[in-house]
Amino acid sequence: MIISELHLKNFRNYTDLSLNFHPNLNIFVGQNAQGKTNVAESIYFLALTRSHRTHADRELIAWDSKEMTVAGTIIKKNTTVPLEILLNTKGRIVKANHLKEKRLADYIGNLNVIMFAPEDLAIIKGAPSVRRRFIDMEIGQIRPVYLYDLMRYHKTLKERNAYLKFDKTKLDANFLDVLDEQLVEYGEKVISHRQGFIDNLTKISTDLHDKLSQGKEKLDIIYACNVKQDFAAELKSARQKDLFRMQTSVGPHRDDLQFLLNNIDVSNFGSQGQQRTTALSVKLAEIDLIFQETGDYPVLLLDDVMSELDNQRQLDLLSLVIGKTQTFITTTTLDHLQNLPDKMAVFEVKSGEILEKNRD
Ligand SMILES: Nc1ncnc2c1ncn2[C@@H]1O[C@H](COP(=O)(O)OP(=O)(O)OP(=O)(O)O)[C@@H](O)[C@H]1O
Repeated sequence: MIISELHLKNFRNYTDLSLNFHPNLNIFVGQNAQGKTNVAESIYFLALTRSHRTHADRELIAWDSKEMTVAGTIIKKNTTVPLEILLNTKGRIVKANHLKEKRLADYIGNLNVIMFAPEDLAIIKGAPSVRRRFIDMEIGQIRPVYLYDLMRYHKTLKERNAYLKFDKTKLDANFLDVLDEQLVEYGEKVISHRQGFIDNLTKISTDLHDKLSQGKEKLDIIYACNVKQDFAAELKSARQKDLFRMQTSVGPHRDDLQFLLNNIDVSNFGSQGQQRTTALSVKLAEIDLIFQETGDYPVLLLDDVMSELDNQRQLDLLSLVIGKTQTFITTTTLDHLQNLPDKMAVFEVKSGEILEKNRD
């Protein structure tokens, strides 16, 4: 799939911007703080209705405005899909094919994106919540029903946690049983989606990592599921502890991922280079995974990452993606970019204005 057009109104430092993209490669070049990442972020936002770098939606609206719009045209399998998101202080309105979608789960998946950004290292080094967010965003793109199950799980979890804080003398054990049943029902679905996703991701990323490390490193991804075997039984035996601590101690909201290189935990013992290559293998694997699951390649956003890769890694990365996925690169200079294809467009970014420099 490709994104052919993008329109931004009051998105960060863009008052009114319209761009036509090249189907192969688009490079955004400019000095620091001009708005390069903002463009990549707007494409990510159009796909997932969330930013990759902030939870605070308000930050996305231009400082002197109360609302913003991101719109774009997606071309996939010879069909054209217009997408639009309007965001203001009351919330967001999302539209696909000019029709409002009530549920985000029905909207997400229209445009699939994979973003490579400096923040990716946090998937390896950061807190478990970063890895859960990564899993959730990625499965959500491929299987919208996952977002639905996840939302119901979190809603029930919130209710259960609130009930655990109630006056213990008035506690109704039967009511807690009902909440537990629901939590187990949705939780088991979440776990099964995650297990399937991680199994597939592991298969592809292990192969890729083998190539990227010239056969020197074997990458394994372990799903550290918080539920060991039987969610219902584990929840039951944790009940007294949960009542005492007033929060739910068992369930997929405590899941994590572990990355092993030659059986050694990369987060704790890997070098910075190994952590970076692991993140690269995992992200690259997602491209093929999305293709396997949806029959279409996602759009690739490489935000500020090329300068961190040596020539060989740049070559590996570009040779794996160019011609296969529509790619967007942001960079402060074209000088260090090696092995660029002939067919591409270059855009110059300066203080919230974008000028197309050349296109082949
Ligand atoms: N809500 C907003 N309203 C207006 N301007 C904003 C808003 N949010 C960020 N900006 C401006 O956007 C610019 C930053 O843009 P961006 O993060 O895209 O930089 P960049 O070109 O990618 O730079 P770098 O190379 O340093 O990553 C800054 O000038 C910042 O002041």
